[in-house]
Amino acid sequence: MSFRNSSRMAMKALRTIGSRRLATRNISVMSRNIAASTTRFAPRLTTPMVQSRGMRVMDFAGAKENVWERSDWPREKLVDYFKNDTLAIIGYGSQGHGQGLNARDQGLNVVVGVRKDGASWKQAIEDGWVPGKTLFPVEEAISKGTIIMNLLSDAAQTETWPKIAPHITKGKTLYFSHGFSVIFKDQTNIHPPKDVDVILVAPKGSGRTVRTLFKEGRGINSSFAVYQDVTGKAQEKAIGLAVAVGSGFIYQTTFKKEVVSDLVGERGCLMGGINGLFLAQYQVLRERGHSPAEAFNETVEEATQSLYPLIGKYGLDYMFAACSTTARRGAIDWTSRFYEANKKVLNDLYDNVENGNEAKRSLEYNSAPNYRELYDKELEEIRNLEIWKAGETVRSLRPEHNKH
Ligand SMILES: NC(=O)C1=CN([C@@H]2O[C@H](COP(=O)(O)OP(=O)(O)OC[C@H]3O[C@@H](n4cnc5c(N)ncnc54)[C@H](OP(=O)(O)O)[C@@H]3O)[C@@H](O)[C@H]2O)C=CC1
Ligand SMILES: CC(=O)[C@](C)(O)C(=O)O
Ligand SMILES: [Mg+2]
Ligand SMILES: [Mg+2]
Repeated sequence: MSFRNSSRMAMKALRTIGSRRLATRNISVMSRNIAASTTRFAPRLTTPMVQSRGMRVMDFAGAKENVWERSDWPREKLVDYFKNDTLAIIGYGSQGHGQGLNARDQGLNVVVGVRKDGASWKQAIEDGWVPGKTLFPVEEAISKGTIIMNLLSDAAQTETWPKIAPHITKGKTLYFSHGFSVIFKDQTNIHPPKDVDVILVAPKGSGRTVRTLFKEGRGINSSFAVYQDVTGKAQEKAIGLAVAVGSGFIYQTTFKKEVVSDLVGERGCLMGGINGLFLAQYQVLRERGHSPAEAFNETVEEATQSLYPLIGKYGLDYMFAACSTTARRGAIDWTSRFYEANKKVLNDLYDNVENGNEAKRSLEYNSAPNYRELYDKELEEIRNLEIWKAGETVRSLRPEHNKH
């Protein structure tokens, strides 16, 4: 396939997005970079268009969006702003752990509420939360808190709501890290009281990363949204809380947009899609006679250890430019085939998220009393797949494993 043909195919695919201007620019960037050397890709700083205290208006590829940053909330300001508040972190999974420890480390009053003697209760004690002082059963923690941060699993939020709701009294703030419970209220039955602020701060990453980035002195990107503003302070509070729990840059959204994009993202590129693509490629290589080590290296190891971090640092064009002309030629040519195949699946996925089917499935599955064991079984099956067994051996050869 000639470059001209492949460019035409990619252009056609991109045009279906509905932006001819964007497509033209993307393709011309692609072709320019084929000739470019990697030295051209020094990090570039985009200067904010408007610099006001607390908020910047940034130009994201032609769209203006507001961004808030943690440097506007130094620790003294945070502590002062929340001096009369107690943050009640309800649930201590991945997010409860990351957000709770970060807020505690920044000097805020934080208590944790989880069911007594469960896995989370034990984990919280290990992390230094003290029963009777900073660790309580759910309802007790809520009664002590002024800002109720509902970080139970989405299914558990539904299940526990009848018991939790009466404690969310006038003057308190109801906080989520997902738009799920409120947007799918026909299924969750979660109707927040009318006299409290209802806000969302959703870190765009795992709770584990929320913690590690904070400890590195950086911060995770988060979204915030206001669903109900009774005090007139809901937005300011949400941004302050986003910083308190470890966010670096904070983007504005709505509950609906957050939950839909989040459910699509995790089922698509972030988790489900990449799992499917890895498996499919590994399987084809194996069926065509390649060894497990070769198939794994060419599918996962090179992706995570070499090429994807380059995308993370400077963008896809940088990664392409850092690879051979042979690789670039083929990658650009094959993009449109993958694009077309995946776009269909992603549209189907979006429909199923938007119409509530995915929420229904998640609520049903995760309400089972043995949800943890069911997942353990599925994760065990994944761990035992040949691809990931081969991966274990590949990773065991890394130098850090040989240090004594
Ligand atoms: N995981 C992540 O990184 C991200 C999560 N989010 C959102 O943050 C929220 C929390 O998610 P996450 O941290 O993953 O937590 P999980 O989904 O892993 O939920 C774990 C918590 O829910 C509790 N729980 C489960 N079932 C029940 C029940 N029936 N009654 C009482 N407690 C129960 C568990 O307690 P026990 O140990 O006692 O079972 C545990 O404390 C969700 O809204 C999620 O969508 C947002 C961004 C990223
Ligand atoms: C980590 C995150 O943001 C996810 C993938 O959306 C989630 O865990 O729900
Ligand atoms: Mg997410
Ligand atoms: Mg999610």
